[in-house]
Amino acid sequence: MATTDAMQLPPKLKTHKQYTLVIPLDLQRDRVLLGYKLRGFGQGKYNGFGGKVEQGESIVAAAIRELHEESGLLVREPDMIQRGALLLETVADNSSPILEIHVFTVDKWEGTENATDEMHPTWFSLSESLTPTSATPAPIPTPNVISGSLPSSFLSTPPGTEAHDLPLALPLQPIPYHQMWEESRVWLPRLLQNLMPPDLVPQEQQEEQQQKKKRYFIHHVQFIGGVDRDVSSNGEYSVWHGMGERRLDWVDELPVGEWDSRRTFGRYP
Ligand SMILES: Nc1[nH]c(=O)nc2c1ncn2[C@H]1C[C@H](O)[C@@H](COP(=O)(O)OP(=O)(O)OP(=O)(O)O)O1
Repeated sequence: MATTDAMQLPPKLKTHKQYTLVIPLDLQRDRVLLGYKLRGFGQGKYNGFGGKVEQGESIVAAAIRELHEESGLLVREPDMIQRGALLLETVADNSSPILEIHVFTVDKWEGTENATDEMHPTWFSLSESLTPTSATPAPIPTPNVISGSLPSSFLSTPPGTEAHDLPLALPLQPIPYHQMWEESRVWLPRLLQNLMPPDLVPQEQQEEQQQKKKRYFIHHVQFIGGVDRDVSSNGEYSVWHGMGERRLDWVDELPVGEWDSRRTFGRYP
């Protein structure tokens, strides 16, 4: 389907499928935890921790459950901070639901990060990740090398030791945006910039940061081809590959629930 045709599709009602995505932040040590997905949806990518909201479950309860299942970290409900939502829509057909992904950050938890057979947690530098630059690719963990000779950022915490008690052997890498879902390169650096003291935000982004005093972001993206492929040239990523119309807004209230089956494309605040 040509791009221009996709843009001219009339508004349509679609069902929504709810997911969660949690990003643990260790502000004191300037680091952010992502997981490398070893199996299932998103296999081979780094991402926050999350999954489907089950029937009868609240969004925040699902976020806590998925974070615990995939990383071992346990967070109390009052410590969950919702930051925004992604609305991901394929225009390849009229029947696929819009993925409504609720994004949280946490900075307090119990337990230490553990690899599971689904996700391999890895710390990245927070302040080095405020813009999506082409970094050295992050190592790719596989289930059979998890306990092998991996870089120190992959080593699991010795039993009885809290992760924050350990010295950091190597400087942490920036987030490997090119090894994440494509649209993460847009919303995630902006979210992180919003959380940082202004003097750490790159000069060119400071004005934008000043304008974003709203509480939540909504990132609505249409995927035209549905293909997520990395395109890089001269160190620049083509962030829009596979994406169609997209919009990132900062809002004071997330219209949770109201979206479900009733929102038409392009009409949310
Ligand atoms: N384009 C995208 N951008 C993004 O940032 N996160 C995405 C994404 N598409 C999916 N995700 C996230 C949402 C959610 O956290 C995860 C997908 O969840 P899963 O399918 O793994 O759910 P479950 O863990 O419930 O599934 P099962 O493994 O079948 O139990 O990937």
